[in-house]
Amino acid sequence: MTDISEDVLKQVITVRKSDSHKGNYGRILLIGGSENYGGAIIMATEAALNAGAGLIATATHSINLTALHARDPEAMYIDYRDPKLADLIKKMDVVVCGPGLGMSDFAKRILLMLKNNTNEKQIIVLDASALDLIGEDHSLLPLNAGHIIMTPHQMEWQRVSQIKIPYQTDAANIEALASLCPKKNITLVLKSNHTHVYSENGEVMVNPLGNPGMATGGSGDTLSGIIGGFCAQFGAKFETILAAVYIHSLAGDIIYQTNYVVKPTQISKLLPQIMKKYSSLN
Ligand SMILES: NC(=O)C1=CN([C@@H]2O[C@H](COP(=O)(O)OP(=O)(O)OC[C@H]3O[C@@H](n4cnc5c(N)ncnc54)[C@H](OP(=O)(O)O)[C@@H]3O)[C@@H](O)[C@H]2O)[C@@H](O)CC1
Ligand SMILES: Nc1ncnc2c1ncn2[C@@H]1O[C@H](COP(=O)(O)OP(=O)(O)O)[C@@H](O)[C@H]1O
Ligand SMILES: [Mg+2]
Repeated sequence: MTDISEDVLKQVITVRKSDSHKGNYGRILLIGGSENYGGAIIMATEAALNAGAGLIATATHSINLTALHARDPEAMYIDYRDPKLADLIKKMDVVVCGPGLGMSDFAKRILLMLKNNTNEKQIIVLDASALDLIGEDHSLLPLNAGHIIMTPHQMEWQRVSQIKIPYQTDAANIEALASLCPKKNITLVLKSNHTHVYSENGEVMVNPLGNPGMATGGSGDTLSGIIGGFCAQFGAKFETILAAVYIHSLAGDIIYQTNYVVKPTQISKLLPQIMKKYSSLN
């Protein structure tokens, strides 16, 4: 078990090439935000945008459209009830599914649609309600994806793995991960005050940063968007995921120096500045 170090940011975040275009930085779709949880998918979208994803689409309940575009007009929108969502999923490099999705039968159908339209080139980030639905039915895991990243907090991981919170040791978590995903194309980001990240090969890295100011609804939704945005640009290497976890808490710590509470949207706002700094250090 080793701490994630600052070096991973220098390694992962590179200077952009002059002759690049938005297609070079990945197409990402974020799915979630039922009637009462629109904020979750908007925060995830804003995080993916500020983390640098090239093209962003958000599939959510239509009630969230005005709020989404008022905050982030850069994101395209599709009603998550639109049957064309299946085709859109197929075109994406990265799909983040779950923030604010809820636990309805409709949400279950969305996960099934995701599973049925995912291919081996794609990276799927599963968070929040998506994980709770998978906890109820493991067959909803999109195992044909190129890479799956699960980002549960401890209770969500308990629901998925059946390992109760006090018994979530590294050894137990690695065993549960292998049995969930025998192809081993999976990374587990187990969130807590010191998030542990588990690679497909059983490597464990611990996030040394973060603070209790981040204990605010939406911090995890923001992390899922950052992970998605980083994977869209830099690929789903283990280091990319570590860099996303690290920068989320680094931003949180910078804000916490002068603020009692860290609003998740402030984390997103700070990302481009931090990324600029580290891009010139590699
Ligand atoms: N603005 C919005 O739209 C927002 C929408 N959101 C959306 O809401 C949906 C439900 O997600 P959720 O995370 O709020 O609820 P749930 O999964 O029941 O977890 C809470 C339970 O777990 C327990 N717990 C134990 N350890 C824990 C730990 N380390 N970290 C956290 N919890 C821990 C905790 O224990 P207790 O509080 O009793 O100590 C409690 O019993 C989901 O779709 C999400 O995206 C939110 O993102 C907020 C902003
Ligand atoms: N006390 C804390 N110290 C460090 N990080 C924290 C603390 N509390 C919460 N966080 C971070 O905030 C995020 C919370 O995720 P989650 O519970 O999924 O939030 P939400 O679903 O409300 O968006 C995680 O990344 C976690 O590591
Ligand atoms: Mg969450």
